[in-house]
Amino acid sequence: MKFSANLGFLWNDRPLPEAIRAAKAAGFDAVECHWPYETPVDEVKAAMRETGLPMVGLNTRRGDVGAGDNGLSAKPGRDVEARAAIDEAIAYATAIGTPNIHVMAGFASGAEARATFAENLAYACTNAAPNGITILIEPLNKYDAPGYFLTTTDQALAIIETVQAPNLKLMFDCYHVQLMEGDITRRIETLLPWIGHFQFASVPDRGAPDHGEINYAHVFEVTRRLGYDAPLGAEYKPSGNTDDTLGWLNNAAASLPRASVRPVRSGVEAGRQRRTAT
Ligand SMILES: O=C(O)C(=O)[C@@H](O)CO
Ligand SMILES: [Mg+2]
Repeated sequence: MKFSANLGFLWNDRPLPEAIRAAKAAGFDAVECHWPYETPVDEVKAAMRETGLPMVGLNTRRGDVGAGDNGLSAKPGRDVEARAAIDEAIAYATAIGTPNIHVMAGFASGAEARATFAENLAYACTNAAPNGITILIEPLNKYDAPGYFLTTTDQALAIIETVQAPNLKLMFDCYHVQLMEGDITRRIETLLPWIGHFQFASVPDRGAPDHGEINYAHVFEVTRRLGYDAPLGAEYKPSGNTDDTLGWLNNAAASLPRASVRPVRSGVEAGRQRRTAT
């Protein structure tokens, strides 16, 4: 089992290159981020090269956040900006070798929004495919993002069916799925062929995955049993210092088959020595 640190939330008090180094020191296998665009590509690449950690995902820009935007691609009349955000994400992802881009839908509803989203996703998939990039769509929950266009995995699957692009996949964020639909185990089993990336956090407080209503030891084991071997994305809001919230990571390492686990100690040092292999 491998884990990716989502640097939108973990170590987000540090510049992105420093956050990548912190994730390496803690024992993560990969990193992902939300919006890296203010950080020069060369600085991110240097940290990735130094640590050996891949950046497995990033998001398209949200638009005018001050004016309330949370993505653009399902918003009728905003296609020019939406496609500029998609182009920018593809260029950045290509430069640093990132395989997944989450195209953010935004606040919208209705048939016109759906058609707009499908068209912009088709554009994104066509332009991302030559660079080997997968486009992800992510249902968000109605409490954190009221009015967001995409809220359920059923809705996401229907859109994937409409667009018919082999590089369009579902971002299965267990936190959002639990809040909107539940039935996590069965959904993972059923939806696996369409899932491009997993994310997780405790429910309902979006903290470390060591408390709350989801038993993540079980969820991680489900993904492992199904043969999913890409990194699972830790996208939670640490209660304080990120390094102090990583007990779950060491516990996950400890539950792996003995032959693949190095001895673990507590804290950051344990994270550094966490594993030799998956
Ligand atoms: O909120 C989430 O969950 C995400 O994965 C973000 O990237 C989208 O806002
Ligand atoms: Mg997420």
